[in-house]
Amino acid sequence: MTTLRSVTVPVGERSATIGLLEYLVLDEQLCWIRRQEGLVGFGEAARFTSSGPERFALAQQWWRAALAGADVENPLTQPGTGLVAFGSFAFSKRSPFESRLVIPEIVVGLRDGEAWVTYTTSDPEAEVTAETAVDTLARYLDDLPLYRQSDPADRILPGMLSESEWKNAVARSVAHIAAGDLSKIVLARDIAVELGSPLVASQVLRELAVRYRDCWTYSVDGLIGSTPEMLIRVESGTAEARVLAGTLDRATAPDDEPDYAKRVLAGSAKQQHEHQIAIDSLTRALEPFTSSMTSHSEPFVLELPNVWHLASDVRAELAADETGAVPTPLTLIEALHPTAAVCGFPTSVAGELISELEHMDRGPYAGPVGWMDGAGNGEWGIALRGAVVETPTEVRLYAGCGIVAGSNPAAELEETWSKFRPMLEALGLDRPRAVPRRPSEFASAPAAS
Ligand SMILES: C=C(O[C@H]1C=CC=C(C(=O)O)[C@@H]1O)C(=O)O
Repeated sequence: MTTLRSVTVPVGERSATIGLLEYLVLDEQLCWIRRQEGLVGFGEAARFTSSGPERFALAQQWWRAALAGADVENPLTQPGTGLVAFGSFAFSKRSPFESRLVIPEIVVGLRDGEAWVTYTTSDPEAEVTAETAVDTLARYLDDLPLYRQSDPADRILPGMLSESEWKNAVARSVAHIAAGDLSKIVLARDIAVELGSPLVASQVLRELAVRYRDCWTYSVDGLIGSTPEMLIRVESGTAEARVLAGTLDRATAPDDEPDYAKRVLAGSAKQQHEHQIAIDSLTRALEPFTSSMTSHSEPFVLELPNVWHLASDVRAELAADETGAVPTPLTLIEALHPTAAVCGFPTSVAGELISELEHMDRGPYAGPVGWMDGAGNGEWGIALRGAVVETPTEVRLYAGCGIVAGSNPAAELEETWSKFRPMLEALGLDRPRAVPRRPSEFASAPAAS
């Protein structure tokens, strides 16, 4: 690959209220934002794509080569400074979706109020100076952010399965579980949104970042969303994960019972069982890479604007090899993906059943999405509560539910609507009262990416 040259420049303090939001102005932007801090990327200095079972290993090789040949000037030590790649990986090794890493031309970073800009180029003639970094950023910010109003023609269409077909798939999953074939499967479905005027992705991202402050708002090549689930975060040799499984819709909660989530969610044996399978799968896969690991003995209730989840935070010290190196974020995501929060248990049985029952390609949905730097730091979430922008006026949304013994198809269907809600609201839409169900409309829905 061509040699990359980059320079990182500190640019002072930024208010915590607005943070990176003022940099979300373009549709093809890369972003990773939580509590208004994180990273925003513009343009492209280099790109890797791949599909199939080797996608993580090939990405690792490419990233190593990019770093080895790079000329990096970085006076800072914070994670996210120096050379940075954003990425998104297909859920399935059989997916035609191209997993990708993108090294942006410009990254704006913000952490603990301190901001920086990194400029990266593959052009051997380009000047790589603090001035070029600041001027290039200014050019990207030339246009005012667009604003889109809901259009009367905006509408929600069914996805690959109708609601009743999807409920049948849930019932068949429950039957497989009762027969002892597996203990959990995460079954997902899609819906399509057709817009009367072109989407303004930056507006959707700004709305998600403001409303879902405690989630990680992401954007990589048309994959946009705000995920509450951290697959793995690596910083200075320490790894952290946030495992979620077990959901309760807040829209149907009574106003007068403050402990409702605790009673109904944390007090449910079924939800605890579903959660336990997810946390066990994560810790089992992470353990070989660690020298010590801690997690809460009991899950806590995570409150989001749309739902409550049962959540467990895991923290581990990564074990160094004989050269003193700890595993890279890409090594870890390859080992951890897919966890039982998005696939099931046993993984291979659940994976087969997912391809048989869902009738769609998940593409990047439920795959790892995030970023990493040259120092071995990175944050990779699971691409949930999101959508794929298929054309400027067509967006496909995905949501899934953990199915265990005793799961009820109608309740699981309702749960998918609660998980579509963040993206639907950010798009200015509401759940339809009556979803069109004519077969001709299914046929006209665009295929999943
Ligand atoms: C698969 C999804 O959520 C997972 C993460 C949290 C809770 C889940 C659940 O309770 O079923 C799912 O395992 C999704 O949002 O599409």
